This record gives sequence, structure tokens and C-alpha cells, in this order.
Amino acid sequence: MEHREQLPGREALSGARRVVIKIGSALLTNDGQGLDEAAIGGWVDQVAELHRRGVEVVLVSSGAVAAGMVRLGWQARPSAVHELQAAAAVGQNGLTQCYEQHFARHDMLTAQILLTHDDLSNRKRYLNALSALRTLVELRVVPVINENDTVVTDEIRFGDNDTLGALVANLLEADALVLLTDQEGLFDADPRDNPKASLIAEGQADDPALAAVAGGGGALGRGGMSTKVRAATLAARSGAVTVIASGRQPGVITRLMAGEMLGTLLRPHQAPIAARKRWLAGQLQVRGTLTLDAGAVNVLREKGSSLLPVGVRQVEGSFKRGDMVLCIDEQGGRIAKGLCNYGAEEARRLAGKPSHQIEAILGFVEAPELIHRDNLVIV
Ligand SMILES: Nc1ncnc2c1ncn2[C@@H]1O[C@H](COP(=O)(O)OP(=O)(O)O)[C@@H](O)[C@H]1O
Ligand SMILES: N[C@@H](CCC(=O)OP(=O)(O)O)C(=O)O
Repeated sequence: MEHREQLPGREALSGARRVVIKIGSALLTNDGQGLDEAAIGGWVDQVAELHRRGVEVVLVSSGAVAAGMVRLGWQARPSAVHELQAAAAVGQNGLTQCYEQHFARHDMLTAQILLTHDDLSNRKRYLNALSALRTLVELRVVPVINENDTVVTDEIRFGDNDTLGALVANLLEADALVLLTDQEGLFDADPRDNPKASLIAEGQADDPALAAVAGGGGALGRGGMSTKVRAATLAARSGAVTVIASGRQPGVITRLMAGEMLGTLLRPHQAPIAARKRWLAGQLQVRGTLTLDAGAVNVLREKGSSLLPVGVRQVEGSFKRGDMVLCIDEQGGRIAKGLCNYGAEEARRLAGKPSHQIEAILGFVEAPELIHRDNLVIV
């Protein structure tokens, strides 16, 4: 189908510049027998290899509760929230230490990031999370993300790390989300119950037939296949492909990233740029207006640049950091929409000024640009 040819497929993996890799509990803890340090070392070696080739990798790692259970000598996953929280706190330590040691073999730094749902749904915190993560990635540090299980309540829970992985892929506009699990991929029935089940090599993320065959998970984690298929539909919103594959396949990450036919590939139904633009454009209400000079209009339109304060002539409206603002030219024509890194009062003080003066003017710097190009859509 011609339509499908324009959409990302396996080649999105081999051409990926930024990828989010999520590793599930069953793999990390060797089916509940403590952290599988050798396996973690193997994935880290592959991530380091990608890193050397210039691919940016963000890890989402489960396993805190499962590792904590083993350390505490508990046989079964507790159901009481306070016990889960305690297990996560104990286990997260071991998890971080393990990643850090393995990445150190490659002279690479890692950073532990523990998130709650609020961190990505509240606009201000979303921008904070985004700029911290982006900075880490630019510093060539590998962020290792998990849900902050020790402080979450049901209201602020992502629920499972497949969803968290997808939201991180949206946040960073990753090209691909790789979900490593204990099965070869998505089968047409749960292979635990049906040994004749066969692997689905490829599908469209939002195909309801896939959601229908995806069941629940094992005793250690929270997700299952249903959350992985749902994660693929979330990741597709910013145009990322998702692949579900077995973390036990030797060299799984590097082979997938070389375009090898492994696991289940779930394609987005729209191309990345269109998806990202629709997502941003449809996201938020406009709270203010920035009038740009001709130079700024030109670089936004022609070069896809970020908007710097120096190109802004006037600021109207009352908006907070993270709010959507409209950018217009001096004749009032609509140019772009985007999430502003500064509130209206601050933006007024910065208008027309070079970025190196931001600290002197405000006493702090959120970012050198008023609107980062990742958070900007031309209208
Ligand atoms: N259609 C399916 N295809 C493959 N696995 C399935 C399917 N439905 C349910 N599952 C189960 O999902 C499990 C993987 O999910 P989960 O235990 O949450 O792993 P992880 O910890 O990696 O997230 C598999 O072990 C498998 O038994
Ligand atoms: N945040 C939890 C993992 C939750 C989760 O989604 O687990 P899994 O289904 O194994 O990916 C932990 O670290 O134990």
C-alpha cells in the first residue's frame, strides 16, 4: 500500500537517532532470583555500542520491587502498598548500583530518574523533566528511569513501565521504543496457556485485533502484553515505532537496531512529524502572544530554529512557564505556536535581549531560548 510506505517500519530502527529501551522485571530479576547482573551487563554492553555509534539511548528499567523482594527474602509480591513501597526502595538501590557499575566499564555515566505521573502531566513539571532529560542526553549520560514507586499513590501512578516508556518516548520524540520482555514478542495467544501460539512479526499499533490477543503479565511486574500494545499506541502519537522482543536473545538490542527481523514491530499509523505536530498543536490552549521581528520569523520558518528572546518585540497576555503561546509577525500574521520556557512577566523583561543576559536580568536561567524548537509548531 502506498500509504504505508511513507510510515516508519523496521528501517526506523536502523536509522534511529534516539531510542527508549524498557526492560521488564521478569528479565531483570532472572524470574525472581535476584538481579541478573550478567544479563544487565549484556544489555549495557549493547547500549554502550549504540552510544559509540552516536545513538542516544534512554533506559526505562523495572525491577525495583522484584529486586527488593529478593533482598528482603519475600517469596511473593506483596499486595499492601506500604510493603510494595518498601520493597521498591530497597530494590531501586541495587538496580542503580548495578547499572552504574556496568556502564562504568565503558567509561559511561548514568543518571537515576524516578518519575510520577504528575511529572509528565503538569505542564511546568513536564518542561522541567524534558529539559533535565534533554540535558543529560546531550551530555552523553544514559538516564535510567523508573516510576517513583516509594512515593506514588494510585492517583499519581503511571501503573506500569510500558506506559512510562511510551510517555518518555513522546517526551523526547524518540524514533523507537524497544520493550524487552521474557517472550519473543506478541503472540496470537498467550504462550503460557497456548504452546501453539505463533509470533506476530508486524502490525499497526492501533489495530484492535492486536489488543484483543494481548493478555496480562507474570507475577513479578505489573504490565503484561496488553500494556505493551497500549504503550505502542501512545508512542505512535509522536511517531515512534515500538518493538516488543525477548531480552534473552543474544545481542537483541544491536540486532534490532541493525534492522533484523526480531520480535513484534508495531508501526505508528501516522508519520513522525505529522504526529508530533498534531500532538503539540492539539495539546493546549493559547495563553499569550509574542510578536516576533522579521529575523526571528525567518529563522523559525526557514531553519526550524528555537525562538530566542532577542527576536521578540512584544509580549501580551498572562501566561506561566510551560503555557502555549502564539507567535505572530509585526503585521499580526500567525507564525507558530509553542510552549514558553518563561512566564509572561519574565518574557516581557527578556524581549529583545540576547540570551547571555538572561541571568543578569532575571537572576536565573531556565533555558537560553524562549521556546525550544522541539516545543514549537509552525502554523
Ligand atoms: N499474546 C501474548 N503474547 C505474548 N505474551 C503474552 C501474551 N498475552 C500475555 N502474555 C504474557 O505477557 C508476559 C510479559 O509481560 P510481563 O510479565 O508484564 O513482562 P515484563 O516484566 O517484561 O513487562 C509474558 O510472559 C506472557 O506470558
Ligand atoms: N516500577 C516497578 C515496575 C513496574 C512494571 O511495570 O513492571 P514490568 O511489568 O515488569 O515492566 C518496579 O520497578 O518494580
